[in-house]
Amino acid sequence: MWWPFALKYPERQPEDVDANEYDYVIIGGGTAGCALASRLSEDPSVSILLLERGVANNTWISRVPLISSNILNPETGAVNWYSEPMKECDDRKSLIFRGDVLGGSSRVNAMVYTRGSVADYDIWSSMGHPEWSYEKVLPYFKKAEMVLDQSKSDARGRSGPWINQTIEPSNWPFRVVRVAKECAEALGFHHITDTNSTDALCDGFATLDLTIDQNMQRVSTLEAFLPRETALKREKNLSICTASIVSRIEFSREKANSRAKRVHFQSSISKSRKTFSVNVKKEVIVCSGATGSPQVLMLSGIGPRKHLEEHDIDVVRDLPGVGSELWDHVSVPVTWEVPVVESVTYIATSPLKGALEFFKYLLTRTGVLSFPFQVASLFVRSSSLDDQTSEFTPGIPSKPPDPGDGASVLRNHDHLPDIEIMPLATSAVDDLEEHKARFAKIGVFSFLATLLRPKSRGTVRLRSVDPLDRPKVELGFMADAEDIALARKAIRLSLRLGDEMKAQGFPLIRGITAPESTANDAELDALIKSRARTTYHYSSTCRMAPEIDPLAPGVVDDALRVHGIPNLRVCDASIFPHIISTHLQAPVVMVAEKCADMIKESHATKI
Ligand SMILES: Cc1cc2nc3c(=O)[nH]c(=O)nc-3n(C[C@H](O)[C@H](O)[C@H](O)COP(=O)(O)OP(=O)(O)OC[C@H]3O[C@@H](n4cnc5c(N)ncnc54)[C@H](O)[C@@H]3O)c2cc1C
Repeated sequence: MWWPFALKYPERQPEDVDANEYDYVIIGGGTAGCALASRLSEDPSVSILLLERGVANNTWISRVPLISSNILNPETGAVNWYSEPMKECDDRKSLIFRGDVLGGSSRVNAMVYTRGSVADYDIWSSMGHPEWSYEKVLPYFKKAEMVLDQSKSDARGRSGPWINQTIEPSNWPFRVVRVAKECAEALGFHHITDTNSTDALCDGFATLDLTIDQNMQRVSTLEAFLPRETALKREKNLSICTASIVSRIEFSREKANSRAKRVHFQSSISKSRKTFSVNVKKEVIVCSGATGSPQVLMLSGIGPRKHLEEHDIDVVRDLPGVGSELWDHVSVPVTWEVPVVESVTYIATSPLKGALEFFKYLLTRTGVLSFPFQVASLFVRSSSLDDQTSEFTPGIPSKPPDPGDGASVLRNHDHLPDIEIMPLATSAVDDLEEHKARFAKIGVFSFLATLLRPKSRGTVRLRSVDPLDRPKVELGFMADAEDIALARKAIRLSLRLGDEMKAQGFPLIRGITAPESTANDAELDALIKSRARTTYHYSSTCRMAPEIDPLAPGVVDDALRVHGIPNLRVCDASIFPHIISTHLQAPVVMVAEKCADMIKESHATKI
């Protein structure tokens, strides 16, 4: 049905489910939560409650790629709040973004579908998680996805619910990205046609897979795993309760362990602070994302003792790892002014052009609205770049090791990109006021120079005991000097690309954040400190690791169970033991698929 006449999604309200009992209660109906709820509810004999802070809002317009990726528009379900001042970055605050809507961040993200490489998961395995090696996780990637291009490798899935496709360079909406590709090739980079094949090169300019269907509509995990028809069909055993924010999980004490027995929640939209609760028969699974899951755990008495006591929360389990290892891909926008027509500004500033693009999309499913902000990216190992000039000279073969060949951590690290340069026909600065004041009316193009394996870490901590209060996020960016050195290399590479674009005649009119390519280290460091920002790839705040771990204390075991609480699991980006060297939504869904199988297995559920 066409917007605005969308058929109603079967959402329940808190009062509809109050005092009920469920086998499984899932907290957070985001990227992971929707996939998990879908898989668990395949068995009609189990009862599931999915509690989501946001609403469904699944209108036609919410699936138009460019419109749904506009996170500055709150109608999309995107929410934001400021991080704590970034000590190493001029005490600035970066904007934290998340999708608080059914489908979570997969409803508002840039739709890039990348799994990460063989080495990413072999690192997880070599960190003591053999069940999470590439070989072991590959079946779950395949199970979830449906790649539209049948010519892609056997490592790709063809019959899963989550559709993705690549868009050929000739169809990319902005010429500037095609020019960037040609310039990367001129600098010696190969073109990667499938970043998700097992043998994808580590260094190269990639045409990205995007979670877009045949009709050029966004496919979030809501549409993929819990479309309206499925939700209606399973209404008897799956209750999807939206606008419901979980305030805490209640536990009973059993011998040395605690057990989750009840979940308390309240409406996230009503002024009333009335609380509701449901009883848990089997398990609670927290899927509230890397900023939300530690918040839910800490509100429930699981986290660093001292921090919980500061907030007068009774300690159920002292787990110092909760919220303690926030890992994100820090990035620096290298931005130029370009002619308006070369940038997304051209539809934002002209109502006529905007209307024409809208009708073009409506009638032919082509034009700028059919794409998200990103369609391609350059992935690079910094070891392939000259220390002073960032000139590209491939050293170690770019082909990754075969899966499961027992490669050491060192070798795995050698086969991972640690820099990504995202070409974006927009400003990419995260200061909204500056964006409105300086960039809303001019054409802008950016290389978002991103560190894929930064050393610096941050934290997520409670602001208060009110679940509606956004948690305090310390990003910790650039605390480690190695990150600054890596950022310099990434910026210098972006500037080399810029020089090549100018040499090929592309009008990069003037640098906005981009300095001259002759800039010295001190000038680059000033740029890094004044511009470093989040890439929204929050992870690792409830790491899969032993409670006492040489790297940092863990929160969940290899079956994603919270240490000491056998019927409480965490399943989302927060469990990553090590951040993946690419975008995170595909790995998150892999985690949800694997978690569903582990839960089914441990309760011997019929599939
Ligand atoms: C703007 C943006 C662009 C991005 N672009 C890309 C991209 O192009 N490709 C890519 O791979 N990755 C991208 N990412 C990252 C990726 O989308 C996320 O890493 C991934 O979706 C996170 O999934 P999750 O399940 O861990 O959390 P989420 O999808 O964020 O889900 C968490 C859910 O929990 C709910 N919740 C939180 N607290 C509570 C509570 N107390 N009670 C009830 N519900 C609660 C939230 O409302 C939300 O729905 C992007 C992220 C953002 C924000």
